[in-house]
Amino acid sequence: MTAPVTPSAVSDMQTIKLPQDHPPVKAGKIGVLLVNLGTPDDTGYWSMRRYLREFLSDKRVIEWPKVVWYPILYGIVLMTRPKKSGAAYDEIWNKELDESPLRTITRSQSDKLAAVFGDTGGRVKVDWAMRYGQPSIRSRLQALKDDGCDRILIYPLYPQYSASTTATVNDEVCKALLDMRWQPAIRTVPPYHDDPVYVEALARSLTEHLAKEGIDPDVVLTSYHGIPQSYFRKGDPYHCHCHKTTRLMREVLGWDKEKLRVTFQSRFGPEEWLQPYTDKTVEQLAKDGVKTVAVMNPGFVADCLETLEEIAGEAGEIFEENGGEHFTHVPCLNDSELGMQVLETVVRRELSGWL
Ligand SMILES: C=CC1=C(C)c2cc3[nH]c(cc4nc(cc5[nH]c(cc1n2)c(C)c5CCC(=O)O)C(CCC(=O)O)=C4C)c(C)c3C=C
Ligand SMILES: [Fe+2]
Ligand SMILES: [Fe+2]
Repeated sequence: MTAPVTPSAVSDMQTIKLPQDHPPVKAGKIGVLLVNLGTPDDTGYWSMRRYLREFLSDKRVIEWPKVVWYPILYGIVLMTRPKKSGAAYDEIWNKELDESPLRTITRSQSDKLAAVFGDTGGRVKVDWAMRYGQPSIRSRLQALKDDGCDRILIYPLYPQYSASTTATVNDEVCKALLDMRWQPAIRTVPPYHDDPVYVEALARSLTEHLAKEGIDPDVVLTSYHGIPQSYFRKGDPYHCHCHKTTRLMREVLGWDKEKLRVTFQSRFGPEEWLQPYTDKTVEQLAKDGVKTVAVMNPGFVADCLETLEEIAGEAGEIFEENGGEHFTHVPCLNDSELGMQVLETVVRRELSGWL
């Protein structure tokens, strides 16, 4: 009787003696690919333009018909936005490593997660990619496959699902698979906006931050990246996912709807986006006499342009210019202990049956 083939027996395939004319065979490992939104290579005009062109040509991001959108994209947006965005990135750029914070943090999350799986004897490989810019999903997927990963878990780093974020990552993975002879088995991480480990990490990071700053804010805004209202009306569940995260946070904190509110930031283009808008809310709160406000960004797994420049920078200025006194931005979970606990819990659950 032959022994059953176990995954570890399969990973020994590399050491099995193959006939001389047999191509090399590498298999038996499990890959985990963390994917965040994207990053320009530097803040100069051409890098910014390349990045924005790739990003804003994605039909999951801008759903307008190409005949309408492309003349605007090439005739206006790519003429003006690279300079403006480059200046904004300059404010937050990681000068030491010469890269964006999103890139620095995502790489660190990947390195720390790899260390957690260090006891698998190299069976679990963790890597990271960007949906737009470098390193690309295609290149890291191929690298994992070349390393012997025949099962790969794709982790779009978005707790709340949106077609404009989660789905476009999955699309890109599927496009890369089209060109592979020996495709790995693929799993994708589902939205985890209501996962207790995530909600509790958010609540703890908020209370720890407030204690450290020594403030008890009148109002805390959970500010999520917006999407156009038309996407929501077509059935994108993002709005409900955001509201559920904040509702669950309120339950953990024992706070009411007045104290912990939902707002949406980062509008782009002429359409109506999900409301209430973060900047308008911050302005109104200050005008209404609210003196202390905290803003956190539960939808962002890592700090980036949208949290550091738009919220910590601009929203804080708006609050203070309109009479507010204390504004604080709560950092994203990033590669903190709490943040890593969330990533590890989600990955271990989604690897069940494989590991
Ligand atoms: C119609 C346009 C956009 C949609 C829809 C959209 C959805 C969306 N985006 C994120 C997360 C991030 N977006 C970031 C930057 C960014 N987003 C848009 C437009 C849309 N986003 C633009 C034009 C930009 C670039 C801003 C600029 O360069 O001026 C980032 C930051 C990346 C970084 O490196 O810092 C993130 C993260 C989510 C979660 C989301 C929908 C749910
Ligand atoms: Fe965005
Ligand atoms: Fe909803």
